[in-house]
Amino acid sequence: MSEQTKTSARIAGPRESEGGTPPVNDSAFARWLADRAGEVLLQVRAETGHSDGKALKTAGDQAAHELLRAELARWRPADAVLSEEDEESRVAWTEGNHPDRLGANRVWIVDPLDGTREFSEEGRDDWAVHVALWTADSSAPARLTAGAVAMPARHCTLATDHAPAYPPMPLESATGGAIRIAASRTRPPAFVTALAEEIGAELVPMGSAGVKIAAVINGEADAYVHAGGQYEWDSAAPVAVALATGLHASRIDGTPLEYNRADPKLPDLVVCRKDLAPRLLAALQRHLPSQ
Ligand SMILES: Nc1ncnc2c1ncn2[C@@H]1O[C@H](COP(=O)(O)O)[C@@H](OP(=O)(O)O)[C@H]1O
Ligand SMILES: [Mg+2]
Repeated sequence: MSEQTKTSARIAGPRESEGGTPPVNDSAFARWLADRAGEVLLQVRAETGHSDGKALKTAGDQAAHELLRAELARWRPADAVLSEEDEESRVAWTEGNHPDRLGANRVWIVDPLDGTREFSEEGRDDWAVHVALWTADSSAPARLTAGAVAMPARHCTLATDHAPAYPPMPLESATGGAIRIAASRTRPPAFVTALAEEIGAELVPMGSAGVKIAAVINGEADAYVHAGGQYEWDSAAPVAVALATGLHASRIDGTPLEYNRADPKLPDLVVCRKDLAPRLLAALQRHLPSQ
């Protein structure tokens, strides 16, 4: 197992949590935080069991959310947070509604449990914790500056503190076989089957946006294509790692992915190796859902 794929147990063990001091560096902090929430989720899964899937989803969402909220308030008190589980931060900007994050320079965009459905299904390991940092300052355009995707059931965390190496071409596509496109198990975009047929690709269904982007980063898939609905927290952390790795990440029409927007909806994206991007974007252009 390579250095970047180990969990950060070496940085902070589960029992260090109460009094341990997390790393000062934001990327290392993101990894530390995602791993802490991952430990909590493994514990919830073990203690709650799978007999009531809905109860397990709720318990997991809540426990991971509580941990992220408390640790961000403790260690990054001046920063704003956009979280799937924090209704106040999620609301879109409206006349009477101005979430703190919209005036902030540093915003943590977190998904306490991505792939909630898979978390509740016994034996599945395709679920993740996402922790990303978005920053805006006068020296550079607003962007994702740190990110961590913990995949606790795989004992694997990818983060920007040790950005993974640029992925190799999967053996299948490197030897002239089909391109592998990771897509949602339960809500794949309507056009993705036709797109795959057109470019001779094979669809690889799996849960969690973070896990699918990790599959591209690890060279297990050539691309991840999604459309039809998603939010900033579903992609911010894995996109931060993918970009740090040198991969292509954009909306399916090729425009940049933008975060900490007034409306946190970010309904589509494509992540792939740079060599594949022109071909995939050209094919996507022919399949774009009508606006
Ligand atoms: N059409 C859609 N509308 C809203 N969210 C969607 C969506 N399709 C996928 N997502 C969200 O994107 C994440 C990955 O989905 P999938 O596993 O199907 O690929 C999940 O996040 P959560 O598990 O955090 O809710 C899921 O809810
Ligand atoms: Mg999610």
